[in-house]
Amino acid sequence: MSVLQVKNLTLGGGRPKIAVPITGKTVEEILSVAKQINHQNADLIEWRIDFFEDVLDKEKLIDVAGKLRAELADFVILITFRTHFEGGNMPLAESQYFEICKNVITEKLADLVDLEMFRKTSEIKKLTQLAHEKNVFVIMSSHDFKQTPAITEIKRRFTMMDAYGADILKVAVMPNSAQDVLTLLAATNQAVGRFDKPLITMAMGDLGKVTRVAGEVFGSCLTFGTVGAASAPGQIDSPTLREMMDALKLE
Ligand SMILES: O=C1C[C@@](O)(C(=O)O)C[C@@H](O)[C@@H]1O
Repeated sequence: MSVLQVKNLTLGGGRPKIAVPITGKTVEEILSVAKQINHQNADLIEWRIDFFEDVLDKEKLIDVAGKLRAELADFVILITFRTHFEGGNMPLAESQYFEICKNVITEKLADLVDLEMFRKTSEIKKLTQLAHEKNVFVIMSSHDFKQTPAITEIKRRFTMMDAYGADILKVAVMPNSAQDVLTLLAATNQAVGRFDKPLITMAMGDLGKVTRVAGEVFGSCLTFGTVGAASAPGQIDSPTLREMMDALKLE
C-alpha cells in the first residue's frame, strides 16, 4: 500500500490508523469530546463541521478550529463537511458547501480536508488544487447510504478520484448482504495494487463492521472509531477497535 506522511502520522501500510469523529453542535460539546481524546484512543481527529451549528459563520468556524488545534496540538486534524446528499447532517446548497470548504482550505483550519467526488467536478478540481497550494491534503470521498455499487463502479470511482488529484481515495458503502461486504473488500484489495495512493474503505451498518477492523488485510489505511457519538452506522468504539485490530494484526 502506498504511504502518505501527514506531519507525524503515516497513512498506508501496516495497521490502519483510527480516526475519531467529533460531531458536537456547540463549541462546548465539541471541546468536551476533544478533551476525552488521547493517543490511546485516536491517531487522527475528524471534525464533522456539518454538525456544528455555526458552520456558516466563517469567524466562528476559525475560532473553534483554533480552539480544537490548541486542545489537540499534536494530532493530525481532518475537517469534513459531509453533505446531505451523502448522509450528512445539514442540508445546504452546493455553492455553500464549496464556500465552506474554501474557507477551511484558505484559512488552513486542518491538515486534511474531505472533498466529495460527486459534487460539481470543476469546483472539486479547483478546491483540490487550492488545497495543494496551501499544503492541505485531500481525502476525496464517495458514500452510498442505501446500497453497494458493483465492483467495477467502485474501481471507477477510485480512478476518478485519482484523476482529480486526490491524495487519499475513499469509498463508503451500505451493504445489504454478505456478498456486498465481499464486493467492497474485493474492490479494495484489487485497487491497492493499482493506485499509488492510500485508500480508505468501509461498509457501514452491522453487516459492514468486519470491514472496519480488517483494513490491514485488505488495504484500507484508516478506520473511524467513536469516543462519544458515532458519525455513521456501524462504527465501533475506539478502544474496542484498537483491541480488535491488535488481535488481527499481521506479523
Ligand atoms: O466518510 C466518513 C466515514 C464514515 O462515514 C464511516 O462510515 O465511518 C464516517 C464519517 O464521519 C466520515 O467522514
